[in-house]
Amino acid sequence: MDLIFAEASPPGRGGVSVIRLSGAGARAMLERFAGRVPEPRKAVLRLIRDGDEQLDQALVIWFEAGSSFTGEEVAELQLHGAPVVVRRVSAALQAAGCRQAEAGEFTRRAYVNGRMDLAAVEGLGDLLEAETEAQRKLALQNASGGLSRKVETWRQMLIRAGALIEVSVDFADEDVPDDVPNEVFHILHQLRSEFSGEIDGFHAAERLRKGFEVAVIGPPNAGKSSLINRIAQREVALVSDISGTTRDIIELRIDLKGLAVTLLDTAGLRESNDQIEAMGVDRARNRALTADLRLHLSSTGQVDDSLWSDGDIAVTTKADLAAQNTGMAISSVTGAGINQLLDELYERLSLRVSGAGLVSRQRQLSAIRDARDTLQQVDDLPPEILAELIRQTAVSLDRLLGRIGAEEYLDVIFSSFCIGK
Ligand SMILES: Nc1nc2c(ncn2[C@@H]2O[C@H](COP(=O)(O)OP(=O)(O)OP(=O)(O)O)[C@@H](O)[C@H]2O)c(=O)[nH]1
Ligand SMILES: [K+]
Ligand SMILES: [Mg+2]
Repeated sequence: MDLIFAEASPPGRGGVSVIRLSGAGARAMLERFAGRVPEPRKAVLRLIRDGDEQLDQALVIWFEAGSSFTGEEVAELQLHGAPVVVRRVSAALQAAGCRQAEAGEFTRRAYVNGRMDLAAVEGLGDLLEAETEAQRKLALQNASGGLSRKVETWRQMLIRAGALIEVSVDFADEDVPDDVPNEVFHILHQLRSEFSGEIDGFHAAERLRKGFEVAVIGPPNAGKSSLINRIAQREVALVSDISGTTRDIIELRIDLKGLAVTLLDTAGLRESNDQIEAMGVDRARNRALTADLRLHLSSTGQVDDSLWSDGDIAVTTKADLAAQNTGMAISSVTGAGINQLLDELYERLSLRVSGAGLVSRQRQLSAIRDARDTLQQVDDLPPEILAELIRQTAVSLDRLLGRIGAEEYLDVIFSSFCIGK
């Protein structure tokens, strides 16, 4: 593959800017600009020159083909972190025949060269986008091969089951039914239950990865927007004493003790002759129904039963105006009760991620579901059929890791990466 380069650090001013090169010819390019090629994986300080002109002084690292991120020859230049330096060095590399990499192209090469499977690539993509602790942990597990190792264990179990069947078949006498060893059924049952476990943990893992949606709902003037602003500590939404101030849904993304949560400010729920307000109320209802949890706000403690679900929280607002308060009461003016509300919300959401597995994408889920369905009914089946089911299960696992059937996902996955990764 041709020689590509890109700035691997974020564009802009900083301590260091990293330019990475990958592909056949990276070694020659390094020699040309930095002189003698250092020992692999040893950072050395070199002058970067373009002919007679000195471009920068940089730490240079050399990785041999087969032991780099992409699997190809890779060179890294840690330049002084000024955009003008990066521009100058990039121009020199381009003039020397290197091509500017596309988004995700380094990772794509790592995948194509078998350095990473698709599950690890997806984990890496999630890691680069992670905003909270819970997202970082899940993503890092997958980026560092957590799901891949699990699948490898499953594959070994399938191989063993297949081998046990093979030795049990008596090819000499085709009329006598062969006994399939019990261990085969034992392995297949265990696999099925492990697949089911991952499927059961999908919803939680997906929530960890994408975050939760929590709708703040209630009648007009309940104080919904005021709560959102108080949590955001800035004026995210308009607040006024006019009923029907909020129309569109306003999203506020927060890090709730490590959980990614999007709070939705919504239009006050009421019948309205104002066409625009009515559209807002429709949106509010629809989003409230699809949200993971609802905070039902009102100054009287009333809730809208048609939107109530288990796990929702009823919140009495404007506690500063009431003589006494019961239940979950908050004031967006004084801040009273808001930390308790967020603690309660965290408790409820964290319960829902407790069983999270490693499978956190629809693509992965569909593959593992197929694997589980293939092994749904294995008891009393003859060896030839069992052998075929084992083969099909292995195919589903290959799909899970992107060893086959990945083509349609590749462009989507890699285009979401940044340039330089
Ligand atoms: N005293 C007091 N007033 C509050 C409190 N929260 C909100 N308000 C007032 O109540 C009025 C309505 O507040 P909003 O936050 O706009 O209410 P909302 O539920 O978003 O209203 P809509 O968007 O119209 O549905 C405003 O005048 C706020 O200043 C509170 O905790 N205490
Ligand atoms: K209002
Ligand atoms: Mg509002």
